[in-house]
Amino acid sequence: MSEFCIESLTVTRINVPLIKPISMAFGAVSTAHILLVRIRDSDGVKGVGEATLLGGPHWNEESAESALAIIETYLAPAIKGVKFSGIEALSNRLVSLVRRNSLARSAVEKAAFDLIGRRLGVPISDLLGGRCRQEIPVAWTLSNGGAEREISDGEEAIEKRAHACFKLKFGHADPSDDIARASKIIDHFSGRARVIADVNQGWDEVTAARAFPALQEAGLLAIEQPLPAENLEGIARLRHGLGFDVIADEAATGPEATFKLAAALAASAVSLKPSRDGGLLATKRTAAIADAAGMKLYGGGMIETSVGTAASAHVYATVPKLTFGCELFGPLKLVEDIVQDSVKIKGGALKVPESPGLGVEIDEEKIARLVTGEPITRVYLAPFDQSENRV
Ligand SMILES: O=C(O)C[C@H]1C=CC(=O)O1
Ligand SMILES: [Mn+2]
Repeated sequence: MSEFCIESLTVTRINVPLIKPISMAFGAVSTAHILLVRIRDSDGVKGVGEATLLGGPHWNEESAESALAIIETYLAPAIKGVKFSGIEALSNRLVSLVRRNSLARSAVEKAAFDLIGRRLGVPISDLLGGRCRQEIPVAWTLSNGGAEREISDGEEAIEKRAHACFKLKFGHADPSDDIARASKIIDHFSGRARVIADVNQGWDEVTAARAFPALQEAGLLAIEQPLPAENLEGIARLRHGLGFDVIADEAATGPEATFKLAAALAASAVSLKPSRDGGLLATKRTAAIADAAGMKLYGGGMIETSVGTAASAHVYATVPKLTFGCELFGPLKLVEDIVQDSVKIKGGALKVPESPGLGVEIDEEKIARLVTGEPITRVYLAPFDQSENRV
């Protein structure tokens, strides 16, 4: 590649409402808080990357405000005007400048991948080793209160797009209600769609120990992050003899954390997530470590627009074994996408874009409409009563 440098980096904050709020253990998420990173090089080639945050620092320690500050204050000045020598070097430079803050780093790294893909005229998946698949099966999250409504949402999703896996969000209701709801939904879709439940760290070990036999009996496929991310020993104890998979999400913060999870036997599967891992290269390494440890893989999502969704799809397409498919349904949950043609999901699968870079083109008019200029930490957490004893 001829010599060039990144000449400009801008961050745009966008709030996009969800069509229906998604209740998670920490509250109801009704808005995607998006940071769009746009870079341009000295030859005028552009790249775009996305970090989407589900509100404030509830899902993990990052918020839209913190990620914005990290990008503008620490990442942008360090890469602007510096001779570009490759994405590994850039990604490594971001890690050396900023510990953790993975969403912020990942948005910049995704933009660099998009730009290099466009310079070379190849899709990002080619830069990550090439594809093992052109399409990825996509799950659909059901979480709007009560089995009946979720069953009808699930039926609609099957009819429209033939999903064969549903994800239920647990932890915002009483555990016995979550179990009863899951049992009804698993029964209803039996033979047509499997069910994964995501607790988002919402249970303690005793709650999980009580719930697991009933969930196994009900036929659950897998449970995601039932305990707080730090409690590796708890999961290792619970997994002994368990008849369904335990997927690590918030605990699998990249290759090193995944190595620890494997060594502690604290998961049988890992949800991949470039935003949580710090970028596509970190996700690729995370996948390799999990796979080498005999763990299954799931392509996680953060309800991103087609920009972040395409970035994840490219790296997931290059992972040899992706047992549980992915949950890259983000654009379908948002009232509006920010690209000209959204990523395509049909026949139960997402088609990995084929054009150079991310393979999606942002739509400036849509973006201009969505930039509200409003402060970010306001609207997204529905009241959530934590006073009850839930065991
Ligand atoms: O996996 C998560 O914790 C993130 C979240 C985004 C969509 C969804 O269903 O869950
Ligand atoms: Mn999760």
